[in-house]
Amino acid sequence: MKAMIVENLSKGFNLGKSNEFYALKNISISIDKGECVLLKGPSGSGKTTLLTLLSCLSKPTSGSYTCMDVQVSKWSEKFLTRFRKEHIGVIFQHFNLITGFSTAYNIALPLIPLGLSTKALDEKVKEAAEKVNIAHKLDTHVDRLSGGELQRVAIARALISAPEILFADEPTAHLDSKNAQEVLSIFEQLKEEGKTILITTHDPLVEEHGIIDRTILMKDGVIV
Ligand SMILES: Nc1ncnc2c1ncn2[C@@H]1O[C@H](COP(=O)(O)OP(=O)(O)OP(=O)(O)O)[C@@H](O)[C@H]1O
Repeated sequence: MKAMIVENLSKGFNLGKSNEFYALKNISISIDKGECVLLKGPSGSGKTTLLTLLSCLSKPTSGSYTCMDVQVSKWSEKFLTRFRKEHIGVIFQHFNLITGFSTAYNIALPLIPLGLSTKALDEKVKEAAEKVNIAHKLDTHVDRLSGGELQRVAIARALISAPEILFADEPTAHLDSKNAQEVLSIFEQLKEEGKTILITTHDPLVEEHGIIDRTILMKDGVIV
């Protein structure tokens, strides 16, 4: 069973202008459900652009993208947002947490529009926080957390909607090796639960880790 099928996908910026640039050129890949794939390549090769498209945060200029058996590339932005909330968790390179707010609030964010009861929301936040060993800091403002703790909050926020697919952009980039190992153990557990995981990284620790099933290498917007 495929989680993602990408056919001839291209993404261009500044189309029709003198600085028109294609960050992705006719990419075709498929990723199985439950697979953990590493996306690797030099800076500027298009990894983040591809991850942004696959996580339905942007639309391709051309080509087709089928995610969880739905051809999402045909759909409107509004549908993509709903689809993303139901199926996809994204762990951003710079965490994208909201400073001045607690760990609990940051983890709860994706569910706030659903209008759950406080009790139901608290339970889900606690469950996600426990998975990544951050439940003891739920009342702490994120401004006071360490880099490793911030990364775990970002993972908990991505997990709270119980997504089938997780995208992580350089998840160990700001961590020392102990914290990086801890993050990789979390991914290992998520893989055992059957989640499909796509990670971009330059970190040899991730590349050499047993969870990686396959590496996709990119260069200048194409897969090599
Ligand atoms: N919004 C944009 N407008 C114009 N060009 C862009 C835009 N976003 C990305 N690019 C260009 O697309 C290319 C690929 O960028 P991308 O961020 O996907 O690379 P990357 O492989 O993730 O790099 P890094 O490892 O440094 O994060 C780069 O040349 C970048 O300048």
